[in-house]
Amino acid sequence: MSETPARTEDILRRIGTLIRDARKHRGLTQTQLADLLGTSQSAVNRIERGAQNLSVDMLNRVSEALDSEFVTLGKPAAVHLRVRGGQELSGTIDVKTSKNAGVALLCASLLNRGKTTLRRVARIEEVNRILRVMESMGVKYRWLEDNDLEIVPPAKLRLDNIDEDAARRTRSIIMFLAPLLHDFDTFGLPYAGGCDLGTRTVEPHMMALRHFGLEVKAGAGEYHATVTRQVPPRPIVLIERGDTVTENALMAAARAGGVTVIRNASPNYMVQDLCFYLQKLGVRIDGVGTTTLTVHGVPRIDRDVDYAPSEDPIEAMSLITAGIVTGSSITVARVPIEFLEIEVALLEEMGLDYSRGPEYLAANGNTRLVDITVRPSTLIAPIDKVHPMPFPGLNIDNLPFFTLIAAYANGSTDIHDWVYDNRAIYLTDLNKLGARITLMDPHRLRVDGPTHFSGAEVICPPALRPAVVLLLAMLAAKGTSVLRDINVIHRGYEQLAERLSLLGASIEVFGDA
Ligand SMILES: CC(=O)N[C@H]1[C@@H](OP(=O)(O)OP(=O)(O)OC[C@H]2O[C@@H](n3ccc(=O)[nH]c3=O)[C@H](O)[C@@H]2O)O[C@H](CO)[C@@H](O)[C@@H]1O
Ligand SMILES: C=C(OP(=O)(O)O)C(=O)O
Repeated sequence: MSETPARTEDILRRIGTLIRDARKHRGLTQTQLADLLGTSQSAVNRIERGAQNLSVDMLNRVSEALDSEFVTLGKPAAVHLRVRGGQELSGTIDVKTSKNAGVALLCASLLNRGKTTLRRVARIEEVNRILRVMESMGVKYRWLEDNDLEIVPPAKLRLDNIDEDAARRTRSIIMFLAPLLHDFDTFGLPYAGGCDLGTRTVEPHMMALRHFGLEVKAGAGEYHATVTRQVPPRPIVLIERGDTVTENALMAAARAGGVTVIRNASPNYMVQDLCFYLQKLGVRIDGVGTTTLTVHGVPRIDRDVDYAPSEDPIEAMSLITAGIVTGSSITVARVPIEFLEIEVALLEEMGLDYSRGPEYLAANGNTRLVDITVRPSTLIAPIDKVHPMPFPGLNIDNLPFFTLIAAYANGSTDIHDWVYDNRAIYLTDLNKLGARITLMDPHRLRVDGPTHFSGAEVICPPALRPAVVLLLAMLAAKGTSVLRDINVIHRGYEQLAERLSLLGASIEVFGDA
């Protein structure tokens, strides 16, 4: 069927806006994108305004240049879920190890010439993407029993054949900068990608690593780095207390030939796991779990080490939420409570009936775990707004789960996501299932509960946590729902649908016929 001219114009304008956003997300100017496409800046300008007819060939080239899911034509086969909601869940489910420690540890293994064995690594797409990039750099890896992962780096990493497709699908590639600065005087690295949560700056990384002599220029879809190695002459102060920027600074300091002090460091869970791993590599780090880290660098590291990252507080929150919104009694085992203290305290204030068992240590020997049993509860909206903070605040990645819990609770809740430009917007998809969520502005939501969720068909937004929140709402919904194209969930969760089914959820995984 041919489109009417007005409809075509509208589509071109929408595609143009998507292209402009994706270009800015990659930090490219119109001229740089034009160079990549072999066209002129004025043509890119017209495309972005929707004033240029687009051939399939041009669309394909733009997709490749920007690696944008929005305009990619040949996507991997889509997987969908059919959820029969309203089932009560029961039983016990174990929390798996975290995505965010997993990716940090993979990057950090590049600091070591010896063999790294990581225990019970989450078998998720984000890990696979980093592994694919590492393999293309000459790293050998193999999965052992129980998701243990053995990593053996080559004598010298190779950068001539890097898997750009895998690299551009993850933001964590940015954490290759620090390991590489120790071994190369100049190098190129593809731009970081990942979920579409709006603009996410890489400037704090550049500022932190400049202290170690790394200069990075962005161009043609790649970072171009030059290195004049140095030990920071004075304490370095991070301008943001970000998790991956702290990890990059730690990895740069770990092999600097002297002592580095990092201030305004994130003390969050994945940073702590990275510190414990680096300590096993022989790097002394004082102040783990605080915002000032003192790192005694070791210029060459060649040790066979074994490390077991801790459990994922975000997965723990996801599973607790599943119990709450389905009105079920379930036990979530191996909850890293020290990284979920505020979340649990807030739920308690909202009226959650729950109990926690005695504390025990994670396999890393440091992180405190508990088993939490949630029981059916009548929840009341909190009086004050719910907002995240860098650790030890309410975790930024747990805020989406509070949006769903607020929709389940009685009363009106304000949710303030000051962090991400896009994530709150995706959460309004819950309205398709009957929630009453008002977007006050891109960072603030008003949620009016309680909600009697009802089944609907929804396409996964291009963001991990909002996608999972939709799945959990579908478990609570009366009737049957379909969640389309769930690949984004595989980026951060291992077999989530299958594991929820073991608790009694009715979820069918299906593909396109
Ligand atoms: C692989 C990994 O570990 N990913 C986590 C990490 O990403 P990552 O460390 O990459 O997070 P970013 O650096 O992108 O920070 C997220 C956003 O918060 C802003 N910001 C952050 C800290 C701060 O003190 N001030 C500030 O404004 C940043 O500008 C950015 O817009 O931290 C995020 C925030 O906890 C989490 O959502 C991600 O799951
Ligand atoms: C935003 C997230 O992670 P990443 O930094 O991998 O995009 C997340 O885990 O929700």
